[in-house]
Amino acid sequence: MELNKLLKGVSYSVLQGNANIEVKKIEYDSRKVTAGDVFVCITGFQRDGHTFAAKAVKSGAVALICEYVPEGIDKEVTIFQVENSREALAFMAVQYFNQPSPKMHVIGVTGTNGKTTTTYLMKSILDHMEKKVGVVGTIENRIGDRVLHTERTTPESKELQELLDTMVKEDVSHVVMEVSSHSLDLHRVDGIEYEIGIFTNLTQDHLDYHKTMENYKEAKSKLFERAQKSVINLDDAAGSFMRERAKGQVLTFAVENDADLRARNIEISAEGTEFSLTWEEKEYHVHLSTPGRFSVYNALGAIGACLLLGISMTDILVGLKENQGVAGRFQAVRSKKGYQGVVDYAHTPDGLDNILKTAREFAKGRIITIFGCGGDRDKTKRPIMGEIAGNGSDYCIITSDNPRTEDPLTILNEVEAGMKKTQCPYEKIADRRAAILQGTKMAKTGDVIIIAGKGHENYQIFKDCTIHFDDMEEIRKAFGEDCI
Ligand SMILES: CC(=O)N[C@H]1[C@@H](OP(=O)(O)OP(=O)(O)OC[C@H]2O[C@@H](n3ccc(=O)[nH]c3=O)[C@H](O)[C@@H]2O)O[C@H](CO)[C@@H](O)[C@@H]1O[C@H](C)C(=O)N[C@@H](C)C(=O)N[C@H](CCC(=O)O)C(=O)O
Ligand SMILES: Nc1ncnc2c1ncn2[C@@H]1O[C@H](COP(=O)(O)OP(=O)(O)OP(=O)(O)O)[C@@H](O)[C@H]1O
Ligand SMILES: N[C@H](CCC[C@H](N)C(=O)O)C(=O)O
Ligand SMILES: [Mg+2]
Repeated sequence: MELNKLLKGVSYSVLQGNANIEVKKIEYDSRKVTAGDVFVCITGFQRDGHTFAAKAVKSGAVALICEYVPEGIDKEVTIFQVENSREALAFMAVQYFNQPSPKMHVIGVTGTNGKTTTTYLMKSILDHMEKKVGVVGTIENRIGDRVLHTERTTPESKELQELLDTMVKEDVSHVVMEVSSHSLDLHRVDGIEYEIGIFTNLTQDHLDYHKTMENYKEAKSKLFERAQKSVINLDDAAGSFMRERAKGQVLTFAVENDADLRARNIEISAEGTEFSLTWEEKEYHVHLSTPGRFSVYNALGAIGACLLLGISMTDILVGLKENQGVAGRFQAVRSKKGYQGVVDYAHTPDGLDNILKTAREFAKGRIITIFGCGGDRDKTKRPIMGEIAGNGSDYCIITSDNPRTEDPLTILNEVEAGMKKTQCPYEKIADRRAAILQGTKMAKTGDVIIIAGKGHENYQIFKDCTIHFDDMEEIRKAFGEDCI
């Protein structure tokens, strides 16, 4: 493809070489460059891509996209200067992969918690409508029934556009996609035409990256500035802000406040959640297989988006009923001894608070919480989560999540600082397997053992290795022959 065609819509200046040059493919990692490629130099957080430009040229790059001129580049190599390379990369990828997003109905979901769950609720509804669905998110990417591994909630723009292009080629009609705040801030989703954007909520997370809640909110709001239509949670403190930013039609949902979709008569049990809803003067009854007040919000977001897609409320409710829950989101395992384990991905203060309150609504005995916090992530949430766990539990075991490059014991101590502010008895066991065994050993009839933070993850990341580790497997093993 011709380089200047790839750069359609991007402001640039040609510093040297031929602007009409043909390029084979786009790369932003010098290690992947082969003959005839254009190399995009990204100023990263760890490294500066411009310092790899000469290496990329050696590997065959014929053109460079840069924010400044890298040193030691041959006169024959074409160099384009742009203001922001990540932004340029996104728009180049849109062109290279033939502008896939407008060829499908793309629904983006953003918010601190509930993105994955909302996308799977939507998938269930769209499956019921016999649509071919594409999913982009934390657990996996999906093209219909085909599951593709993913490392990130929202991939880098080039991989994302390539994935959307494959979806078009494989006749996907609807894409439900998690849009992380990182991806909005780092231009990964630039150039994607969202038919609908859904806002779930905004609570503390990722302050290591965004630094302030204000920045975090700004990043999230970009989705609604771009989406043709928006579905917004008005019970969240940031809901009105997102509504103001929304450019097109807005459909609101709430439990506490007046909204287009308002849930009433909520009933929560260990088996699920029921509520009623009025739409176009008719009363509907909604059944969800996941317990919790937060599940009502996720369902309302999914219902709102499906209504905007033109699906009838009756079909939506049948589709929702078919959803059997989402891997690692409030997944229950029962023991013949009368207690149960719940594996949940709560890894934020609000997420943890919600599941503990939900468990309290149906627990007949104690709540024993086993959890930790990830390394190399927002450190300020550690004591907050410690305090929340202590206030919402009868016993806690502070353990390791993914320590990454950090010392596991240091993380445990930071969580403990918050726990100490509460009356809750607790212990610290760094080994997550031993912590789950200990929680099981002390459980009695009626108790609920909450294992939070890792949900669907089947690995644990340490400084020098990543091991296989799956909370569901571990709790089943710990229950042994008594596992139902
Ligand atoms: C904070 C963040 O998002 N960082 C992303 C960022 O990394 P970076 O800026 O540090 O990259 P870098 O290592 O400095 O490299 C700069 C450039 O040099 C290039 N390079 C590097 C080495 C080399 O030999 N040659 C070369 O060309 C790199 O390819 C890159 O283009 O750009 C990289 C390339 O796209 C991403 O892989 C990386 O994601 C990291 C791995 C990450 O962990 N991100 C997480 C925090 C994230 O994005 N999470 C969100 C939200 C999760 C949620 O709440 O659900 C997500 O969407 O997953
Ligand atoms: N609407 C909600 N409000 C608050 N907490 C929620 C909500 N939905 C889910 N949770 C909690 O957050 C956890 C993560 O849910 P989910 O995976 O759907 O969120 P996410 O936004 O995709 O997270 P991530 O940022 O990691 O991708 C759940 O396991 C549950 O504990
Ligand atoms: N998307 C979130 C997931 C956190 C999950 C938790 N298990 C951890 O590793 O901290 C993040 O990358 O911050
Ligand atoms: Mg997710």
